[in-house]
Amino acid sequence: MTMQLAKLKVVTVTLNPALDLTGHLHTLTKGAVNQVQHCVLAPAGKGVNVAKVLAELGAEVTATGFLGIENEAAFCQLFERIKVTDRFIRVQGATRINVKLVEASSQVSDINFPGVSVTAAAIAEFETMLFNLSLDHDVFVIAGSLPIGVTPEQCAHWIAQLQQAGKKVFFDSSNAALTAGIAVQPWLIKPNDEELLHWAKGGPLADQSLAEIAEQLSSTGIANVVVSLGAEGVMWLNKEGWLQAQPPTMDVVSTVGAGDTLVAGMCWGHLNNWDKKQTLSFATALSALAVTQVGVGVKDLNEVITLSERITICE
Ligand SMILES: Nc1ncnc2c1ncn2[C@@H]1O[C@H](COP(=O)(O)OP(=O)(O)O)[C@@H](O)[C@H]1O
Ligand SMILES: O=P(O)(O)OC[C@H]1O[C@](O)(COP(=O)(O)O)[C@@H](O)[C@@H]1O
Repeated sequence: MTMQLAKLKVVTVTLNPALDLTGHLHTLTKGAVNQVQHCVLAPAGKGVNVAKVLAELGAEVTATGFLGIENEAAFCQLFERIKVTDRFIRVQGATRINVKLVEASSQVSDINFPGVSVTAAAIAEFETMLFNLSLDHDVFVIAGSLPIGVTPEQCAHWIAQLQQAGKKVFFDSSNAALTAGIAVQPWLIKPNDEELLHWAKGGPLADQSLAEIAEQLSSTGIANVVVSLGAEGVMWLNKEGWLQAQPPTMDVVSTVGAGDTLVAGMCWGHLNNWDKKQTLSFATALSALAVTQVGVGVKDLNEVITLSERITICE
């Protein structure tokens, strides 16, 4: 597998970043006092995680969104260390801390908090930033939930505007933001199985299989429907048809960030103009390795390439 050396530019948008506080404990007991054995606090959130992985792969990444001024230091240090251009709009307050409790069985409980409040003035500042970035970037990854003050319709409007300007938008969100985003047909969506079934619930596709729901979305104009299935791998539908990937059994440390790593891998394949099989095997391997660590990041590219050769791909 050849790696392209040219600088490949991408913008990641994290409207609601988070510091992830990951605690390891033997067993989590609801309603009881639980002792955490060891913990890590690290800057994260979906778009930030994608930015980190892409930057470590070699992309030229600009990150934007909203960041609370009270606890921005860890984010600033990360962006400086991984050479990501920081174009976050600063807002009053502290960026949320999301708690991830990992049990000895590898089961993870995610406690995701709402996030900062964003004012109309900050939103206007962000829109100007997004427009300026669109002047010299073609690929945008918009990922994660929305902070208080940003509506699903606003987020969908940004996707639509970028796409009308000829940009490729990778979109990974959930709940109302996912529903609004799907309606404007991003170039790529990456729900997990649960998010996709939740989206379909209550509507005309409620009784359909994942494949049927994805086929319906594809027929509405979403060029790439990528459904992640945890340990079962990935299914990807585009104009070339279906492709499925199955990773080998991994030693799971934490599954947090696996989805973001998959998005980053799909984006890296696109930036490098790889064919479908190469992109999917690389992205699947990258995300499978992500579960063997806490947080995201590419520890050893050779390991990713070796594992990508062990990914089972079928049509
Ligand atoms: N236990 C696992 N073993 C191997 N690969 C995994 C495992 N969990 C996740 N992955 C990889 O990470 C991808 C994203 O994980 P998934 O849990 O589906 O996403 P999300 O984090 O968005 O819920 C999967 O499609 C798969 O390639
Ligand atoms: O923006 P959301 O949907 O609240 O999710 C934020 C959380 O998702 C993560 O980005 C991890 O996402 P994935 O496990 O789906 O890759 C965490 O870092 C963060 O705490």
